[in-house]
Amino acid sequence: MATMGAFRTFLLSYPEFLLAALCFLSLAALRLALRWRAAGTNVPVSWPVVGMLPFVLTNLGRLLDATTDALRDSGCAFEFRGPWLVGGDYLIICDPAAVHHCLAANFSRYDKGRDFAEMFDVAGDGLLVSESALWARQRHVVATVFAAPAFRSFVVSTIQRHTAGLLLPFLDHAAAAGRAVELEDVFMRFSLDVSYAVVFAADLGSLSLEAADAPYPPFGQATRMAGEAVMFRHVVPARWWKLLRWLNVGIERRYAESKAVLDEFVYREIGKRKAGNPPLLGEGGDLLSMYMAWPRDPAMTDRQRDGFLRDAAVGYMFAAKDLVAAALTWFFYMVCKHPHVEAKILDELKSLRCTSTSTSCGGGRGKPAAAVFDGDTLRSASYLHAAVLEALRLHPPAPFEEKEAREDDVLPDGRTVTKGTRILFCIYAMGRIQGIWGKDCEEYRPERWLSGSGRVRHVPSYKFAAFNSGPRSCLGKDLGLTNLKIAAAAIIYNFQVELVDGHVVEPTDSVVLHTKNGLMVKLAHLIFDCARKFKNVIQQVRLSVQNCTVI
Ligand code: HEM
Repeated sequence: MATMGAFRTFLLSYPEFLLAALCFLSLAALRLALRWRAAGTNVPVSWPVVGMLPFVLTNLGRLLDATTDALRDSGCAFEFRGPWLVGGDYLIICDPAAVHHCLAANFSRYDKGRDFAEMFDVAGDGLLVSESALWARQRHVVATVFAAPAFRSFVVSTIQRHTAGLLLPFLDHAAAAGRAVELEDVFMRFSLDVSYAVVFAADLGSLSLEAADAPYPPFGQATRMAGEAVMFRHVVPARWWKLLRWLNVGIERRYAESKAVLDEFVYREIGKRKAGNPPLLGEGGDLLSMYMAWPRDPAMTDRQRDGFLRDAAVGYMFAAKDLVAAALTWFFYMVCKHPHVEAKILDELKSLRCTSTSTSCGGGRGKPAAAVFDGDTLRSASYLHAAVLEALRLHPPAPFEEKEAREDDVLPDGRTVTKGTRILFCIYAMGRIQGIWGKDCEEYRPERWLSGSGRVRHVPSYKFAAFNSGPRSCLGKDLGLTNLKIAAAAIIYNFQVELVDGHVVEPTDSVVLHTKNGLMVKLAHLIFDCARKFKNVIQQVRLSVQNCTVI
């Protein structure tokens, strides 16, 4: 306090010092700006005091694309400087060699960073936030549960049941009413319902016709709110959100309330199971039952054991729910923009065996039932698989991966990394760099994933990192892809999906690649055979119009 007072008196007594300092800073800023403009580069300038904050502010709403431009101009790596004293310095990278080096080859030298577990504290001590030995133990448990045939078949049958019983009827209703649908919201509800059923063996029904116009159920609202708060903690300085948390106001208060809702709910479910109430669905294949059947660590108290079950349940919801919904949203955006891809997927699906659902889709009596494909059948749908991977390449649902160096290191490009350096791997940019994917990297072209014999090519995860790379890569990749394909195939086979005219679809600045304004589409029923043939004709006409050159 005394120092501040003396400093103020000094400045007031010698205003010329203040003036000189301001002149110096302005000239330095001007010099940097001129240098930047002359270089014609998108790499942000680090200004005195505010660092690269102006880059962030001037690119709000398009931060991913601005970062991609900067990475292109900087040769796949640049140092981002936050404002002085606030922190927020990062090394931002999109180089596959660095991804391989940090996430796989030298995995033990990098962790999620000092603040990660605290920012994501809704996940408790679970797999998503744990490190070192605790992480390795949990990874082993989760990998074993995910590989169990009972769990896998419960997950796949749950996806199929929800596709047939909720997703298709909901879209059917919207198509019959001729109203536009916001598909991202539909996928968020669908994904919430599927994840909830997988974890608790019970139906939430947030996509049921009755519930669709109603607000999310409290559990869904709580997971959504918690997701938003975790994102908020990622984008504002740590001191700011910690202050709000301490004051228990604003988004931090809502976050605390959401955590209480989730806790109450999950502990009630655990209590019911412990009291011997059987799960409603499945035969012990749900996540909670699988974990409860896991041999108990004798050193664990009852309370610790319940905490472990709680973290596993909540962790699953966060790992699976939003990423699957975001992936479906961007897949349909790509398919709507590329009707020839949709036509090829349809052709492929026509050659496969589908199952009719009891739900009439197409407007009632006399109309055929809706068709769904099961996970096994879709294994042979290589083009659909390629189209899904291609959408994930351009629109990875988790656009960034964050790490912190635990010790000094040297990256493959010779850059030195000191202990404590925070690194952001921009997975979104990786799909858009010519040096990685070729000149047509920004085109949506599923064919790039197919070999001459029509099989899906293997691409190493350090080049295609949508599911992360190395020992910490996604444990639900297979189930996630199956989920995407079952839902996508059912929609494409039963409906014509078209973007609403003039609706702009852009990504948000967020830790999950959601859209800014949703994905507004119009749906029309397809009745297999005649309507489908008619649809193909329309697509052919659309294609020829697109390819037509005006002379
Ligand atoms: C399109 C869908 C999905 C995408 C793009 C995706 C992507 C990812 C990514 C990028 C990570 C790394 C997160 C990090 O450490 O920072 C991850 C981890 C994980 N994912 Fe997925 N995921 C998807 C679906 C799923 C599903 C459906 C499940 C569950 C069945 C799942 C389970 C997990 C688990 C358990 C981890 C933690 C692995 C660990 O920390 O060791 N994911 N996923």
